[in-house]
Amino acid sequence: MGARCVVLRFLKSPPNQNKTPEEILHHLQNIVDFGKHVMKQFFGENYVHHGEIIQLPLDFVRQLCLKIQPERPECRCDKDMDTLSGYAMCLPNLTRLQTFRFAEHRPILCIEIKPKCGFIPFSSHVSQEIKHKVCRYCMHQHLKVANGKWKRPSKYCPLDLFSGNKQRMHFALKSLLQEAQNNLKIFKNGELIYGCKDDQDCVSDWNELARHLKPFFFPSNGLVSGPHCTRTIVKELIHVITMALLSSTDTCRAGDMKTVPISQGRSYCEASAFNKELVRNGKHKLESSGLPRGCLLYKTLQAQMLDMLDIEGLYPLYSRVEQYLEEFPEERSTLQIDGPYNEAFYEKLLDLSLEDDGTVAFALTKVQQYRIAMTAKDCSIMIALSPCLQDECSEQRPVVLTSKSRFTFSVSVLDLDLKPYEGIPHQYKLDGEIVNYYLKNVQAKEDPVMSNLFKENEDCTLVLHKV
Ligand SMILES: O=P(O)(O)O[C@@H]1[C@@H](OP(=O)(O)O)[C@H](OP(=O)(O)O)[C@H](O)[C@H](OP(=O)(O)O)[C@H]1OP(=O)(O)O
Ligand SMILES: Nc1ncnc2c1ncn2[C@@H]1O[C@H](COP(=O)(O)OP(=O)(O)OP(=O)(O)O)[C@@H](O)[C@H]1O
Repeated sequence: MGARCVVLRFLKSPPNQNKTPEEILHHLQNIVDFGKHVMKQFFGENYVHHGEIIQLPLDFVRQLCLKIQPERPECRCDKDMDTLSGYAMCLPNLTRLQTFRFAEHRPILCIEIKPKCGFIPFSSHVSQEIKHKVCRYCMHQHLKVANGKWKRPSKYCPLDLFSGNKQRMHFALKSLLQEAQNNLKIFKNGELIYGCKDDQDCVSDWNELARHLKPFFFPSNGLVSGPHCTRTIVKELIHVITMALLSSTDTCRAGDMKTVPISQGRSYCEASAFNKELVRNGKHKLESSGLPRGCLLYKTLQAQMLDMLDIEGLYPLYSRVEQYLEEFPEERSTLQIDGPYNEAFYEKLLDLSLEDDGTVAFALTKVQQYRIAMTAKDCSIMIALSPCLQDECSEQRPVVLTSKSRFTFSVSVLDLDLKPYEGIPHQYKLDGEIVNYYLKNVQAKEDPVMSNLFKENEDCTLVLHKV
């Protein structure tokens, strides 16, 4: 027996932007509808939890707010939690297993991954060649370290994780475990045991992690502690995450919708440390085994690929919509820019044609598809794992085996709020900044290194001649 274990989600907004309770309710309704009518179709019924709106006593909300305020990271306090409307979203706690209806008193391990964009743009609108070679995440890393968002760059490359190739996936997950940044969190029984609490403050002590994980992977002990033990446990963890990520635990309506063949564009990133290692070893072709169609990574990638034009091709279309709205502001609601996110909204997203007939309708479809893609590029995947005995596993639950234990698991996706229409100019600007920074500070510096190497060789040859 256990109580229902839920998560409450409140709206936040910049201070003094007082919204009426009706506006809050409308906003929350939009979020729920978007999950229900749109994201479920793209990601699958079982992976998406749209939640429901509830009304809470204002006194309770105020007390809750006071209680959590000291826990909120400082960098997130630019927005205030809404305590005036009493409305909130009620979601299942995804750090618990979704296959169990009620919280059970059994240990649960939960891994949250924010995988980011898993493909390299294939659009002909891309103006800088580097964007066809190096993925946005890898380029962005350099800017983030320069800006002080993170202390060290990560070796994680989303293209390795999304490759479906186990070796590349292992490398990607190991890299996430080395530098979690905001891409990886691990919870034990709902409590954060690994990853960043707030920006910069990252715990990445593998021995400590292994200590937490040992009872899960080696329940009857038998494994002495020490570096070997730590390595073995981390390996087992990476194995279960890979298996869960590749599992297909759902089907969905848009499942067979081919946004773009994955073969379009390059399947690896030149900046990936895995790729560089291969090149160093004389191998030039990275294997990408491809993802199984039913797995959440595949669905995520397909939704991300609704960004078919790249921000460079999209921005002029956004401007076309903007121009139209300036002339006919009252059309904003008919165009469903801010919802309602209903069946009609979903249907329009299915038109993948790339032939620009110069209409506002074409531009709008591309803009809305781009917003879905942006959302899918920023969502998180939650994997909940719970040890089970052999006889328990006969039920209809997915199971993953490790050398000394077995787990039932569930996979879900979260943070599926549609990215705002107004965010597009920022995307455009940021894209330029990321690419320019990379070209100026990384590529330009790498090239001299290469040419210096070359020069050294020449010098060497010269010296030999002299002798
Ligand atoms: O643009 P990106 O790729 O830096 O993504 C932003 C995220 O940064 P990241 O690169 O993951 O560290 C960023 O993550 P953090 O808040 O920095 O952890 C947000 O998720 C942001 O979304 P929003 O604007 O708050 O809705 C994200 O912005 P959107 O671009 O998705 O709107
Ligand atoms: N249903 C859930 N179950 C368990 N944990 C959750 C759930 N929803 C969110 N979380 C946790 O809370 C974190 C923040 O969630 P989310 O990004 O959806 O919040 P947000 O309102 O968008 O806040 P922010 O603006 O800070 O991103 C997630 O990364 C996850 O760790």
